[in-house]
Amino acid sequence: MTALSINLNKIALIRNSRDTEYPSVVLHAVRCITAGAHGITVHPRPDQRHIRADDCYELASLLDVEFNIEGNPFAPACKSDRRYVSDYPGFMEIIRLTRPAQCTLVPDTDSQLTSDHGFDLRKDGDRLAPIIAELKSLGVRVSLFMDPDPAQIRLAKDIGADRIELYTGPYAESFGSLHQDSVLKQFIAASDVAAEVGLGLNAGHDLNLHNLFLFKNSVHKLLEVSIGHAFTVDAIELGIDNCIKSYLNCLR
Ligand SMILES: CC(=O)[C@@H](O)[C@H](O)COP(=O)(O)O
Ligand SMILES: NCC(=O)COP(=O)(O)O
Repeated sequence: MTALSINLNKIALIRNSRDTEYPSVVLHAVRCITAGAHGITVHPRPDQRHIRADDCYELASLLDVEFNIEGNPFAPACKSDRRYVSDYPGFMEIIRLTRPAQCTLVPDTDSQLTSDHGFDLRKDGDRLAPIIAELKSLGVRVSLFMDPDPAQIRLAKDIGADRIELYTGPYAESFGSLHQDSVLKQFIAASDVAAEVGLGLNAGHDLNLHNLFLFKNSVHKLLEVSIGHAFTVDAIELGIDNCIKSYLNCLR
């Protein structure tokens, strides 16, 4: 079965809109896990717009399920602009301090609205290789956020990644359109290359209750999906328990 990892970014975004601890990111994680989620994902960005370094430290000390921390490994330290909120120590320092089960490296710049592309390993492969080596020496599984480009996926294997996470934004955008099948074919081909070279396959971004079942049942051996934005919105209407069950049903 494909593991469902719930991304907590949007809960943190709501929390950060007031000087308060409500909603609690940790309590939301516990509710999702109790309802059946297999893992938790967070994406601490340097501006700490949603997930903060403090959230990562707290979750790392409490979680007894797979913890996946996503981010740009080159993201530098950044001062906090909020009282009682720790500074952002740099992405790699967060990983060194928390040692999550998995780290998903994402090529986001600090000012991006959201993640919207995978790595170009022809450009970044040489400087990623030692980072991947350090993460693996810390016992952290390494996944790279990638577009469905077979040549790039082969490079991911060459520089030591354990898995790739296919950036599914373009698939979600095409879903229900005339382009759906041709776009999905690109992801299927990419999943076949990942399997061929021995990379585990994860996927994420804009997956939802409408597009998840087809994607999961089309690509080759999908190990994990991480879902946050659509899940958070759906949970407002369905409630967390029913929402987790609905997403798990799409993964059976
Ligand atoms: C890498 C990815 O697609 C998502 O995990 C990312 O965390 C989305 O970031 P925002 O929640 O900041 O849009
Ligand atoms: N890696 C994808 C993720 O964690 C959540 O993406 P989204 O569901 O918020 O688009």
